[in-house]
Amino acid sequence: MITLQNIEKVYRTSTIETLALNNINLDIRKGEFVSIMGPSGCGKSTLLNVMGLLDEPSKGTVQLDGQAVTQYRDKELARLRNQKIGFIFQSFHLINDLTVLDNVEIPLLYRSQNGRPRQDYAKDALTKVGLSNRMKHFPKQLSGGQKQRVAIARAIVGNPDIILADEPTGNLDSAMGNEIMNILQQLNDDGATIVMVTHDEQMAKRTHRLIRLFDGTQVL
Ligand SMILES: Nc1ncnc2c1ncn2[C@@H]1O[C@H](COP(=O)(O)OP(=O)(O)OP(=O)(O)O)[C@@H](O)[C@H]1O
Repeated sequence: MITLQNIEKVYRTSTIETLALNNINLDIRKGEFVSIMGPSGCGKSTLLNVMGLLDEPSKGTVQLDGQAVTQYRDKELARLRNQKIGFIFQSFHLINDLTVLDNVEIPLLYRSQNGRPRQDYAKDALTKVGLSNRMKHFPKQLSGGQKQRVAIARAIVGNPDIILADEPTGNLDSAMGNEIMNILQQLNDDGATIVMVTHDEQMAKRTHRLIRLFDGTQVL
């Protein structure tokens, strides 16, 4: 589903050069639930951003469903991201001025829509995460766990091939974190491919495969 070959990512500023990813080779297969762990600064978010076509590698190739996307222009990458990838972030990234329902509809605004109204898809996604009774609420009226559930609904509303989650339980207490993991596990049981960055060994144990990074290099 996603194949990374010989990926290197270098960040250069005027004073320092950081090798954030060093010769990463990875294959994420359809239906897998994979976790990425490693110390702070080892390149986990960079790796997720390269997989999610948000960040361009300095070297190497990224293939999504067998298509080499490394040479694609920004517009084509944005279209692919919108159609194939759902993102979940540690700090939710919801828009405070929009209702829960409107937040979940956002990925669909960038697609041509035939037939079924956007709202119906958003309602279905919110039902899947157990929040159908909160559609008219605003993010500030929700708990952290509920906000993350809205973010998951937004990630799945467009039926993406793969979900990329960057520390989805990082801002939550363990009970809420477990609730979020249960939802991710259910999505995976229903067929979703998921790659998740986490600092939590217990969460990682609940996935199929663990990738460990150290200083930009894959060590497991
Ligand atoms: N935009 C950037 N410009 C310069 N350096 C960057 C940039 N983004 C990340 N880095 C550097 O690249 C390295 C990897 O960063 P990254 O955010 O991927 O690590 P991480 O493992 O996700 O860390 P954390 O667990 O603290 O979130 C770090 O040394 C970081 O300082």
